[in-house]
Amino acid sequence: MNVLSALMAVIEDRRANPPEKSYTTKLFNGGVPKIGEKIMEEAAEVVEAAGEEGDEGRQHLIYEAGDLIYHLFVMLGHKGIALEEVEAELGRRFGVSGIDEKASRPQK
Ligand SMILES: N=c1c2ncn([C@@H]3O[C@H](COP(=O)(O)OP(=O)(O)OP(=O)(O)O)[C@@H](O)[C@H]3O)c2ncn1[C@@H]1O[C@H](COP(=O)(O)O)[C@@H](O)[C@H]1O
Repeated sequence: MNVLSALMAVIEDRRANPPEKSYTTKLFNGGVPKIGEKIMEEAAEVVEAAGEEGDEGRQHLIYEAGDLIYHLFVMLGHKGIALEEVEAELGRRFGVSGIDEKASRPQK
């Protein structure tokens, strides 16, 4: 299991068995307005970090991207959407554009 799948599994477990002292539980309790507010906040921080130069800016962007992905996954978990459903949607787009064919074609 990769890290993204493992993170989603933890979030889904928090939804099924919510511990009191859990940040994810706090977000679930706030519903779409609270989770949405955090996504907007973290997205703005990603854009801000992307504008920063150098290695520090790069590390900051990676950190903020982690925060954004986590909060996006909490929204998916809250709505009962599995990561596989998003993967299927992205996979479908590869099929439509044919990008995957070119990317996976062996180089001669
Ligand atoms: N990946 C994350 C993760 N990324 C960010 N955060 C939390 O997101 C919050 C973002 O910081 P902010 O300052 O914006 O928010 P805040 O002031 O703490 O809280 P708000 O009142 O603004 O909501 C911090 O509290 C971080 O701890 C995360 N909290 C949890 N996870 C993962 O979720 C798992 C389960 O966490 P719990 O549900 O807390 O057990 C953890 O083991 C981690 O793997």
